[in-house]
Amino acid sequence: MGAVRGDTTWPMGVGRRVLAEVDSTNAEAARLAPGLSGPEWILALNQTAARGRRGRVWTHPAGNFAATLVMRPTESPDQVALRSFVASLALFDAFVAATGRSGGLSLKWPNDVLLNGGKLAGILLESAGTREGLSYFAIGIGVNLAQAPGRDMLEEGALRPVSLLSEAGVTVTPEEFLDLLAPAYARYEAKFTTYGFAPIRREWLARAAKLGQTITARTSRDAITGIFETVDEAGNLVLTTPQTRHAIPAAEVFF
Ligand SMILES: O=C(O)CCCC[C@@H]1SC[C@@H]2NC(=O)N[C@@H]21
Repeated sequence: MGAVRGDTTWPMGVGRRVLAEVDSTNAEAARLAPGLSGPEWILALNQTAARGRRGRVWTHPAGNFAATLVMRPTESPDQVALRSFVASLALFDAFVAATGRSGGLSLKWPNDVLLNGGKLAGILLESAGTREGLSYFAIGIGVNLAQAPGRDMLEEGALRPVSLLSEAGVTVTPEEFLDLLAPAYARYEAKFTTYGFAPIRREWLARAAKLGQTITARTSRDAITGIFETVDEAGNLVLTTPQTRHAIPAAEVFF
């Protein structure tokens, strides 16, 4: 890693497990969850069956970052899910610490991190439980540190994948990146548990890609093209069209 380093103090009470290989760190999180006494980061140097959002395959070339933060939160599932914004902000800070600059970085709703307009990192949230409470919650994070996967598997209209190395010229190992990300996550987690979603939402919006511009949200039912107004207090994407204001809980966004 270059000369710039952020806070690498490992957060108290948080576990750290490094695996040479696993099928998927999210799958491992589900297996480990019942025996956990506190939150834990699971980092894998290789994954043989990594998964992406919406049932897609996630490719994991050598040198890229793949980790899952697994926890057993007690809040309502809706509240727990807002941690995807917490994780996005932590990723943003970890990239700033690794590269020494924030220029070119932005956050794409719901939880991608972009660098120079390309996709640098993605987040996959998984959980088990009921509406009353979750038995576990997993935040799976994939970062193209060293290599951007090929474009052959990409959905039409998807952003081009980019890597930290190609765009910023910075070499960071997965272990070094985890040591930046875990403290950053802990800082935002403390803010979230102390002050709620409001400051997280504000900080996320300050880094949002395409805010105030026209975007398209593709849901399981239809596609809505409108002005990206904001993200509301529940984490919904708010789009306005000449007819309506849409608050969208889940969608794929296209620019
Ligand atoms: O589709 C996306 O953008 C989300 C990708 C998430 C990939 C990460 S890699 C670590 C963790 N384990 C998995 O199987 N998936 C997530």
